[in-house]
Amino acid sequence: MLRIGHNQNTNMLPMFYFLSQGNPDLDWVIGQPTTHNKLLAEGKIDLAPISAFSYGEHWRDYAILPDLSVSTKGRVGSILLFTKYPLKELDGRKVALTSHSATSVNLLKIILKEFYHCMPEYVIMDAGLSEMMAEADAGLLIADQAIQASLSKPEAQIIDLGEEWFRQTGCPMTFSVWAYPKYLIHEKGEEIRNIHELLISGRNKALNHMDEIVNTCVQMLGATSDFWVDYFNQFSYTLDSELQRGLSRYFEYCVKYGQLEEQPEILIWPEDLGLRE
Ligand SMILES: C=C(O[C@@H]1C=C(C(=O)O)C=C[C@H]1O)C(=O)O
Repeated sequence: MLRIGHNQNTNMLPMFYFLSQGNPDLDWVIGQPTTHNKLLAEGKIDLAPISAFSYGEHWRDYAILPDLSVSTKGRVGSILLFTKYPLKELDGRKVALTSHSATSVNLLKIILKEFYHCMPEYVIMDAGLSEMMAEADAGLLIADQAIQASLSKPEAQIIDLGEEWFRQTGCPMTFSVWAYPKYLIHEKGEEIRNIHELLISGRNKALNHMDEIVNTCVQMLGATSDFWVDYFNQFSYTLDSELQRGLSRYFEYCVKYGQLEEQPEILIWPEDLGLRE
């Protein structure tokens, strides 16, 4: 049986909602993205929607499931920098970073360096918005923590990193990919194929039943149905060639600024014939 990372944030619901309901037998390991990044790297889980950045760190050992991701072309609504100052004035100031993210913290560093020539002092905090803003001049939150913070009508200015990335580069941004260790292709290829099919059919069903997911989100975090409809409209849960190009662009900047040692190749299986030996 495969041990699979389960991320319970609302942005992931279209991939998990029907899968977790219909398959109580799957071995779920609940956690935030950085927990799954670590567990996958340590071999303690077999498959998870990890941070795209973490794939970039381990690309020589990992493969990616086709046609699945968490991506946007522009605004995300849940990758948010709350800041007391305009971005160009953050140089030398203190910026708090959520401990739950790898993709977005590196995206923020890229955006501030490349487009605003800023080098703030970064501190990682396992905290909510008020604690971050008491300690720092800006704070980066992701997922439900970011949504809750934005709904609380904070005084800080809110910068959506997906929107900012798209404005600066014209590229979409892929925040998460489904990754697994490459050796599993040989050891558990059939199980990988099966879970991939389940994920695709679960996602497709969810995209046809978004009213159910929207109602779940209203119950989980409040806000209106319209808010959630608008939120989910931003996302693409596929991994087409345009999204892969956007991801490569992000990796190029990661290499440029030393966040990654080398440019990762995006290895996709079962689709990528090049991988078959
Ligand atoms: C869109 C989001 O993307 C998430 C951001 C991640 C990261 O920054 O490492 C990891 C998984 C994604 O689901 C979100 O959290 O709102």
